[in-house]
Amino acid sequence: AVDSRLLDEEETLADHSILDTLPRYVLYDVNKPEGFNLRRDVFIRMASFIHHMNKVSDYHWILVLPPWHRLYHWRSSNLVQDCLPWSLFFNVDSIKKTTPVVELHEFFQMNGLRPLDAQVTLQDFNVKSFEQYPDFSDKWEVANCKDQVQKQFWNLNNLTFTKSLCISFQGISTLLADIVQELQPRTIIFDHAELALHNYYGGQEYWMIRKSMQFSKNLHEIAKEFKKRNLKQDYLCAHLRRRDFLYGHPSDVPNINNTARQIKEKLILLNIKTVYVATDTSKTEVEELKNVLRPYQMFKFEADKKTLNNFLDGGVAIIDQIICSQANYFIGTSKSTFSFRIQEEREILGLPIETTFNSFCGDNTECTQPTKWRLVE
Ligand SMILES: C[C@@H]1O[C@H](OP(=O)(O)OP(=O)(O)OC[C@H]2O[C@@H](n3cnc4c(=O)[nH]c(N)nc43)[C@H](O)[C@@H]2O)[C@@H](O)[C@H](O)[C@@H]1O
Repeated sequence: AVDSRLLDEEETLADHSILDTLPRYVLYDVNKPEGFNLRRDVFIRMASFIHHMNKVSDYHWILVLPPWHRLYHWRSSNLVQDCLPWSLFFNVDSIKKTTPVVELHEFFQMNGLRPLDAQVTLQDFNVKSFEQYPDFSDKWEVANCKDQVQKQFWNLNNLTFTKSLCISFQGISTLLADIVQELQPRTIIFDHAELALHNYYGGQEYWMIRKSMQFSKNLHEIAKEFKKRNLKQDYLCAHLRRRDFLYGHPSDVPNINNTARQIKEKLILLNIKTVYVATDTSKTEVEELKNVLRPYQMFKFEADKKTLNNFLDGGVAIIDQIICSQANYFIGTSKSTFSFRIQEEREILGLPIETTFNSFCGDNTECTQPTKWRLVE
């Protein structure tokens, strides 16, 4: 009630005693090429920062969920995948139980079209020479902008800023509190938030926030229906990350025959007859894999037109993740954050670790298995 009264009566905004009772907002964005699952990790770091702000500051701080916008890996060119709210993919009520967050449209309702008080573009420190001993201490300083500063977030021309600066930054996300302390903004946006690191990766707070990031009920329902129809028995899930990984991480991606060989080896060992495949690869390779896996049965989720139109490429990827997180056994792709998030989900479900932390071995390379990031209560 106080919020809307203030928004209606512009002149009362000058009354600082009332302003001080209003919440303050942090917005953020991430380096453009980063994919969906690294962005989920950046959310945890920013949420942790908001928790910290609410401990150390006199104000109530709220994190604005950055809309999902034209991600590089969303390849369906016939779909408009701009400025999507988190509620399309996540159960935002569950997130709100742990962290004070609002969607961007809710922020606009509260803030109106006032310019944000500050835009801060984070950037790396310049490393002066390769011989210099690397300095890993937490630090930040206002600096000249190294790269072009983002003028228009999420293609919105109604998001403007009173002040804009670049800050060289090295450290954990709670260090952002020092910048806020210095600038004293009521609303602030951090660009390149991925440069702020975890406070304590894999710690208690990490898992508390991670657990709150439940997928939306609609997507769970679709995954459940698919399983009911097709996966009536035990199944192994294989996540095959291919496309850009074929040249980005060639030594981690086995060819199709080798992939099938590794899957079959496990199926025999576990006495399982069914494989579910989650992958970003072409239809041709999926068919090829299906053929070489015979006589084992292979399933893959294919979205019908309605599901794709409603939940888009991001929703289909999540359905794959849900089905894999519930499999009897999981093999992921080394270094893929898509696979990491599935492993976390399986930890949250309490599945045995030996069924979770497995990844494919590349062709002709030494192969190590993934680190076991165990859930901490
Ligand atoms: C090295 C880094 O790797 C990062 O990828 P990585 O961690 O696998 O994981 P993500 O960051 O999520 O990006 C991969 C994207 O590709 C699609 N994708 C990958 N695997 C599947 C799958 O099994 N099913 C479906 N439906 N979609 C899949 C999906 O849109 C997913 O978000 C890249 O995002 C970064 O740009 C960078 O290249």
